[in-house]
Amino acid sequence: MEVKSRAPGKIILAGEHAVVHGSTAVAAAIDLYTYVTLRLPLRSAAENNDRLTLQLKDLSLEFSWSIARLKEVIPSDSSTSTPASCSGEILKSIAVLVEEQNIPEEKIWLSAGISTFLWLYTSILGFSPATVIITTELPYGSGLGSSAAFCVALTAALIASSISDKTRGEGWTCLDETNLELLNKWAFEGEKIIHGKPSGIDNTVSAYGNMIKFCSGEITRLQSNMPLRMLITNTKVGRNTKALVSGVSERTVRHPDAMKSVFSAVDSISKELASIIQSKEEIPVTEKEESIKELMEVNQGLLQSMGVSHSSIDTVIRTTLKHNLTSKLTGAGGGGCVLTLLPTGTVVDKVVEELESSGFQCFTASIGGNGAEICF
Ligand SMILES: Nc1ncnc2c1ncn2[C@@H]1O[C@H](COP(=O)(O)OP(=O)(O)O)[C@@H](O)[C@H]1O
Ligand SMILES: C[C@@](O)(CCOP(=O)(O)O)CC(=O)O
Ligand SMILES: [Mg+2]
Repeated sequence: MEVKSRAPGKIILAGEHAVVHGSTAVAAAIDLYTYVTLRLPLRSAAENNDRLTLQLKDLSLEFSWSIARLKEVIPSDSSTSTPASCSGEILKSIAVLVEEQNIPEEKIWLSAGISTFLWLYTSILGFSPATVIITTELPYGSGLGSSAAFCVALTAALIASSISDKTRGEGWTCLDETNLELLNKWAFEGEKIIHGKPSGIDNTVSAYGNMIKFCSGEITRLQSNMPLRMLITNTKVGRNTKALVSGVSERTVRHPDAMKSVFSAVDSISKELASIIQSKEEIPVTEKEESIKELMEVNQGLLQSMGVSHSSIDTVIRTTLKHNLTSKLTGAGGGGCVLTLLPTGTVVDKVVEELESSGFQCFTASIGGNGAEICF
């Protein structure tokens, strides 16, 4: 039996980091996906191939565990129909299984992803032998939500494998609301392993798609009433969301009052941004774009004050400003990707040329597309 799934990456238009501390944020799905193929052998064949294999196709890596070894290390009662957090104890046991795979040193950042894979797989499907093939169009660890797309796409395939009504040949289809909610909860548990303390915005926008306003787990789907074009620039500076998120938390412990004001300002920015995007009033687009530009500028200043910007991000901001364009980091920062608002009529050639001559990589992505989908 074979099931395929895909889940999109995202951009955060406003509110990253502050959203972890209860502020509002606005995010949109982009048309870059992580794809999962799940192959479950027939029961008779399963007896001869008693292994769980994970292939990361675009990295040319394969990891494989015998089912007996998984049973030896992971408690059998960890499989459950309700999403649950991976305890520190189980995570330690899973880490042993990951270590045994001898991940190449330069790819050691994959460990958290592979631990997450083992937790989600064994929790949802138990100890069934299978081959799981994953490919992604998203850059890893760059602020475009590769971790969430990975958790969402993987969970979508695992849940889809137990759907009894498998209509084949229909192409990509959405999951029903109940399964979508279940999927989002599991993906959040996966994100916890990778991020430490995620807000849940990344897995939610990857699962549901479109554009959302998100605050303390509450989701509002946004209907954009204006064209919104963003240039995405990847600084290619590697960073790790978990470390950046915990850095902001540490700063908050040291300066609770000051940081409370920062988070409150971000909350206002995200709410105002959401209302501009949705506004049905007869305001000229140029005026809306000017407001968004200013809000992005203020948001970037606040991200700077949280300590999550980077000199490479500053370079992108300075370069785009020369072309009268405004930018802010997106995702966890510390390098990674930067968003530049492209007001109606902007020609990007010159700015892209200048950014790419500094070694950055630029692309535009379609904003607000579908969320998780499955295919039989
Ligand atoms: N396709 C994938 N396969 C395995 N692990 C993945 C995959 N995509 C993401 N990950 C995990 O997520 C981590 C990156 O997540 P993170 O630091 O949150 O950055 P982002 O979500 O912005 O890409 C990687 O280091 C890896 O552990
Ligand atoms: C920094 C944060 O707001 C977004 C992280 O996004 P990413 O993993 O950098 O794509 C963290 C979160 O909301 O969980
Ligand atoms: Mg992430």
